[in-house]
Amino acid sequence: MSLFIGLMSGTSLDGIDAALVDITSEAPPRLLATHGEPIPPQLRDLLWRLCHAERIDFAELARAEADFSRLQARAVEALLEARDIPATEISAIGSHGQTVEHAPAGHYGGPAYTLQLDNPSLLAELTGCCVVADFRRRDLAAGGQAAPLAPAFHQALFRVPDEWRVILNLGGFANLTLLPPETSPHAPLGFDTGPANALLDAWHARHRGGPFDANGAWAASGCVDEALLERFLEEAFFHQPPPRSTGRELFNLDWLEARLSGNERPQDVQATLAELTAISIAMGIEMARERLEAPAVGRLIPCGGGAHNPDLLSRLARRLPDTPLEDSANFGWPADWLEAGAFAWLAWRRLERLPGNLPSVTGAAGPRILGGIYAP
Ligand SMILES: Nc1ncnc2c1ncn2[C@@H]1O[C@H](COP(=O)(O)OP(=O)(O)OP(=O)(O)O)[C@@H](O)[C@H]1O
Ligand SMILES: CC(=O)N[C@H]1[C@@H]2OC[C@@H](O2)[C@@H](O)[C@@H]1O[C@H](C)C(=O)O
Repeated sequence: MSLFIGLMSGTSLDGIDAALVDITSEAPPRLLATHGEPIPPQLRDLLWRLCHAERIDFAELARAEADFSRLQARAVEALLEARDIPATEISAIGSHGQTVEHAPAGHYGGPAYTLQLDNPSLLAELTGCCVVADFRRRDLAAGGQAAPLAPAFHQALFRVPDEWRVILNLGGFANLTLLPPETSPHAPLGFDTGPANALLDAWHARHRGGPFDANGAWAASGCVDEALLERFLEEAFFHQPPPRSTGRELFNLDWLEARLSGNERPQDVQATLAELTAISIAMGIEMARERLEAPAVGRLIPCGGGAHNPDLLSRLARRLPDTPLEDSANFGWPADWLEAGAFAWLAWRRLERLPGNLPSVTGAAGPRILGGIYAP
């Protein structure tokens, strides 16, 4: 057995996901244990502020980074304690860090950058484990988008000899991976399709409070506003060919409000946002299939928090009537743990000196070994 821990906290800022994974070159990665460490409200507010700050106070930045790393260490501790595993048995922790800004095309003509708040030195010190971190910037340096990175892991887990598959992450933003069968000469294609829970959560918080629209019940109570949907879909991002990735820098409440007439009922806006998520995913799948000249998709495997939203899934099923949906748990990977698993796997790739990116996905000049190593 060769044990790795993956740590991911996504754009929803809800918590740190920790996954203990057995990884060798002989078999697909096996999920052994999981732990979710909620981000306390104070830290969440601070991170949220940093994500939207026009000016950064370095002391505040350092505090956020240290608090975040301490919370990561607590997640690791809880995971190891539950399984009674000493830290010395962990080959490495893969730490994604907290994305505070993602601008792969630069802002206002400035240089391209992607910024993950992280203190891998402190995490190594606190846990006594080897830490691998800073996964995205090497891909960016090689001309790539630095995201999404999960498609290479999806390939390791889900690629089969005889079926075209789509793996769909429904996080704050949605990203898909189109996996050709092993017999195909094509490399996988993957990209962000647009907003998923980020706008649903924000609009729900504004009108109803609370972290999210449980089971999409509020969205289901509204009607899709076709004129508004059309205005949403005018956004150039939805029509941009891959490689492409996105985030809150584009899709935020300001973006939404700029498209409202002011006469909409709030629940209809929520329904329309959910429909936008479904339609932009369906458009993305069509775009990917055209590119790879793929036949019908044999199976779509949803993951991420949105996989728990029945309203979103039924909208997706209506937009993709010929594509069967299958629960990722049937493959040993429940929907909430794939992203953390991806960073455990990327840490393993780093130690093995194997590339972690897929140039066919990110658009980088070539395969690159991702991340830096912080010794225990
Ligand atoms: N039962 C549910 N009903 C509706 N939505 C849900 C449910 N459970 C989770 N979610 C949604 O999932 C979100 C969290 O998803 P997830 O943890 O995958 O996001 P993330 O990893 O932060 O995002 P990203 O992948 O973009 O970085 C919540 O904010 C919520 O919108
Ligand atoms: C820059 C960044 O943190 N991007 C995230 C985000 O969340 C979903 C989508 O946007 C994806 O591009 C990515 O995360 C996953 C783990 C990825 O890189 O595959």
